[in-house]
Amino acid sequence: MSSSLEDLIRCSIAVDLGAARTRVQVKGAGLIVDEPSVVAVNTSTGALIAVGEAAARMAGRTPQHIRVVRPVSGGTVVDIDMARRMLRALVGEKLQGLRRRRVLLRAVATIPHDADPLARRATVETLTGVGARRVELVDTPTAAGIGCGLPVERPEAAMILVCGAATTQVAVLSLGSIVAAGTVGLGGDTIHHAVVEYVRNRHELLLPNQAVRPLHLALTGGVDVADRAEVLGRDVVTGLARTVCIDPDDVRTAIQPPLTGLTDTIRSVLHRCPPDLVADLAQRGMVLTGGSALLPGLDERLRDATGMSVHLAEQPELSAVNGLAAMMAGRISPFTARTR
Ligand SMILES: Nc1ncnc2c1ncn2[C@@H]1O[C@H](COP(=O)(O)OP(=O)(O)OP(=O)(O)O)[C@@H](O)[C@H]1O
Repeated sequence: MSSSLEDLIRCSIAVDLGAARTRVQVKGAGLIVDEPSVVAVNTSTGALIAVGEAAARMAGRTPQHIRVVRPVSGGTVVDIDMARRMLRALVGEKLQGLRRRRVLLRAVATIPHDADPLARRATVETLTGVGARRVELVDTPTAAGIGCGLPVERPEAAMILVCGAATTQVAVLSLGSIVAAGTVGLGGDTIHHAVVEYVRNRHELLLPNQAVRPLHLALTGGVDVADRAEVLGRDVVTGLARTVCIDPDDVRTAIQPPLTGLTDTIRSVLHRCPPDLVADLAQRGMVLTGGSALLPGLDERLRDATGMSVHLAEQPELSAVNGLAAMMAGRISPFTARTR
């Protein structure tokens, strides 16, 4: 499936269905949804109990009859029915307003650059299930590149990293298309699991979900952070609550393996680029987008590992949906965007 810029301008709703968060922009109304991609359902009746923030707060704290579901994984819909129910609950009323104005609902959505036909179809079916008559798909790196103001339509190289929840997409764009790209299993969730695993193996302690992120932020947030952080968890053996002190260096060691995978992927993407584009990139460096781009120290580590300049996009978590909105609004010059 391919979409032209004209097709994109006809869209009235832009959807970035992410593993961590769902973001929706409506033409003329701006960002109307920015909520966790989470649904809580009653397993006995099948009824929807909560979506978004409310459902995310229930995760890890539910009784047996409530199941908390994440219908999107790695940027692709893995549970179409739940994704539809979630989107309907999040945007249903707002879309009814458009329908009342007899706006023919055309939607544009992001899709990972390496999504297979089934994954694309799942996104299309999710959106048609909530009332879209036609769905255009744009690969996430292109959308994020446009969203953070990169001149992706020009014959110049732009390197973009989309740092999501479980994966990071690395892409070099030129003339509106992806020249070379790769994906690595690194994101906020990977870092989360690395920290949990480390504390479990080293201190025999299971950390509650809510403790991981503050611990990681506190210990890697600043170059000068030398203090140890105290965390409360459940002892793996006794099952009782216990507190331990964690060293910042230990957290850095725990998150090193996934970060090494990222630099390897950047190198392999550069390897597949023509030398002219690599020369452009040596001057311009790369831009980090996606929520995990906010991981403290990520830009610095990438600078050290690649020797390239690294820029953090403004509001990196919104780059992709903002890029879709820019396309809908016709705010980019015509180019042959690689859309699927
Ligand atoms: N301030 C922050 N510091 C560190 N990590 C952050 C911050 N804000 C968000 N994150 C991480 O960013 C990730 C979510 O990013 P984003 O919203 O771009 O993902 P997504 O688009 O839903 O995921 P995907 O692209 O994998 O489908 C989460 O793992 C979250 O922990």
